[in-house]
Amino acid sequence: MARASEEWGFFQVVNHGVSPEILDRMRREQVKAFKQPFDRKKEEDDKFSAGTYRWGTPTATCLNQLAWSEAFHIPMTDVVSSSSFSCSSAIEQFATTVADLAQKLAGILAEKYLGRKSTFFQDNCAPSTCYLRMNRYPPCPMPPAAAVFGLMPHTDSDFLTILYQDDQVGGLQLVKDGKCFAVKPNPQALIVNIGDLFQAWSNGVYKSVEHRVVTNPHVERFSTAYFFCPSYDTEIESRCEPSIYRKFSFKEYRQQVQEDVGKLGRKVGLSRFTVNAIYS
Ligand SMILES: O=C(O)CCC(=O)C(=O)O
Ligand SMILES: [Fe+2]
Repeated sequence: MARASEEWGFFQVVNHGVSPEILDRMRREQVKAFKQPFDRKKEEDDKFSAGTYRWGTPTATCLNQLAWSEAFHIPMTDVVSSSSFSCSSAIEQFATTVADLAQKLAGILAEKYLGRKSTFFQDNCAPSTCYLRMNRYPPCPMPPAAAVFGLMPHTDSDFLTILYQDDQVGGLQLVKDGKCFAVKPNPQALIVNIGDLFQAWSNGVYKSVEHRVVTNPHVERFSTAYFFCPSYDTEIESRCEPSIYRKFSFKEYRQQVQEDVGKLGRKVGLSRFTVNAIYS
């Protein structure tokens, strides 16, 4: 796992402890949630923090900046404290089980990196500080020449992501050394990828690798991502000398990403936080 996180920033886990029943129930609930009329989906925003239901890319100024997908982006605090559809027991049960798995995986990777056990993730990442994102990628009628993505190339702004992708329809690709690699569906496996925060915390040892989703002209695709995140005031630092990144809080990181997306139309990410940052 540690080697894959260093070389690829991605790996798959089987025998992960999330039962097929939990995965099936969650996915059925997800399909149902997206089948609702558009207005009902928009209403979810009133129940949760604003921005829960998203479609396309609000900041896009041309077609090839538009993500051909819709999503419910749910802060787990809402799941813990609310009783609306998105917090149905199926989704809650999925989130709870995956939270345990994320904590376990982060602990193993931390221990491998530090050479000793660490309570950092138990101390700073609670289920309530994590996020769940349900994605739906409708069939896309655009010709390949239009270069429309289901999800634009990006890295995740968390410690790690656990992804339950569609067990039939592929589309996820990771980008390594300028080449694209398709992550084939495996119904038994969950996909894990390293996010920006783990890259900073491990001083660049574990890699937050760019990934994207390509469209499919004929069939829709679903995926569910669990983002393992710390509380806002958690300080991220590698405690390594020399350190590639300066110390920053998760709040600072989120705000910088939002500011860049607003001003530049894209996330700059970790390169903003290097000790000798080239961006001002
Ligand atoms: O749908 C997928 O396979 C990937 C989703 C993803 O990368 C994300 O939600 O950040
Ligand atoms: Fe992602």
